[in-house]
Amino acid sequence: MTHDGDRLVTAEADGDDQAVEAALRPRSLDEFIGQERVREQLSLVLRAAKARGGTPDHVLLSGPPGLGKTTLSMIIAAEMGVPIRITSGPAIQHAGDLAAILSSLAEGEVLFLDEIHRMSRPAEEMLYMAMEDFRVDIIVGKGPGATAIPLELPPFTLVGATTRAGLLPPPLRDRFGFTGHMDFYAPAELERVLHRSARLLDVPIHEDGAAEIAGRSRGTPRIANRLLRRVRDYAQVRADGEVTREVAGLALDVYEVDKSGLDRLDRSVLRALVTLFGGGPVGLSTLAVAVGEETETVEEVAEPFLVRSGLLARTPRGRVATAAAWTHLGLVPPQNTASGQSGRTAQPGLFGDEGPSAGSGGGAANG
Ligand SMILES: Nc1ncnc2c1ncn2[C@@H]1O[C@H](COP(=O)(O)OP(=O)(O)OP(=O)(O)O)[C@@H](O)[C@H]1O
Repeated sequence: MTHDGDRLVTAEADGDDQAVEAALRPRSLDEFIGQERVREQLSLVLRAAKARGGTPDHVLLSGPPGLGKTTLSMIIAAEMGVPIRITSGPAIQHAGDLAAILSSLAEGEVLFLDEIHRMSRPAEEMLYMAMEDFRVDIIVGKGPGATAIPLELPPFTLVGATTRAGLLPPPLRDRFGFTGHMDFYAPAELERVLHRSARLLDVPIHEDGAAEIAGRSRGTPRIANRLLRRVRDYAQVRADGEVTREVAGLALDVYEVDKSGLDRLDRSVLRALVTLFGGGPVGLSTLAVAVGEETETVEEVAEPFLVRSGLLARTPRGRVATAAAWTHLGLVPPQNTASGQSGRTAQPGLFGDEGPSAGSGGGAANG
């Protein structure tokens, strides 16, 4: 079990997000910020389909959580003026579940299938035929007496979303006419997202306030919107309601989200790596014990962002802190520290000074 749900910087949606997210979703391609390439390509696909009076090709959207895949699928339906049905791979365990959904689609409807890589095998095979021929075979009976009754489907557009396009079996991947890869957002794009959200939530925000939040949002609009809501609370209770750089910084310090978007878990992993193991390499399970977390939590929750930020490297010999990690913690990196280099001998005074889950300060090093 990982403990991602209660983190402010998780890219996964939590219960609190869902209601607000519905209000903050852009409704058209023009309103959708960033992802220029995907937006342009998708706009061509949709306009061409409209001009032909047909349904657009099936669309695959790949990329990390919280970047706007669900939002884009809703936009596709809205731009085409058709309804949308939303489901997910894990919700479709039997081919019959999928048959029920497919057979009740209206003509032209968009079917959004989130986490499409987590569908069961039989459902996946049914989907191949549905995507290609707009037809499914309903199997009646069992064993040698079983018969397949073909069922015609109305044309529809499947929008599949996956965090990892590489996990999709090639026959499924090939049936999408268009694949859009979503990337993390640049800080300037997140600032635009924040200004838009602040306007919709009626929160007065300054340019530098938005920049401060954007810098801590890990390139992810969902996180930016969530941090904005926490900053708004702080601004109301401890300031005059306006989100300035100072207010945003103080608020996010309270929530322990630092300037680079690292939270307490991220920092405690880095700190253990650097102060207890001299920068590594150290095995994942040892590192997890040192921070008092499950191995999966360290591997799946903390590490991806640390790796992406260039603070931690996964090497065949174990986890290694990069020079940037030392600097991030206000410590001086040992001479030969780079990604994949061990700094084991450099800071002997640090070993054992600090409890595994201590929340702050490396203690022995300078700033
Ligand atoms: N380009 C964007 N412009 C403005 N807001 C955005 C953009 N992309 C995402 N958002 C906001 O971020 C939130 C999360 O987006 P969305 O639910 O579409 O992400 P997702 O990629 O589908 O995530 P998941 O894979 O976890 O379902 C939404 O509330 C939406 O308002």
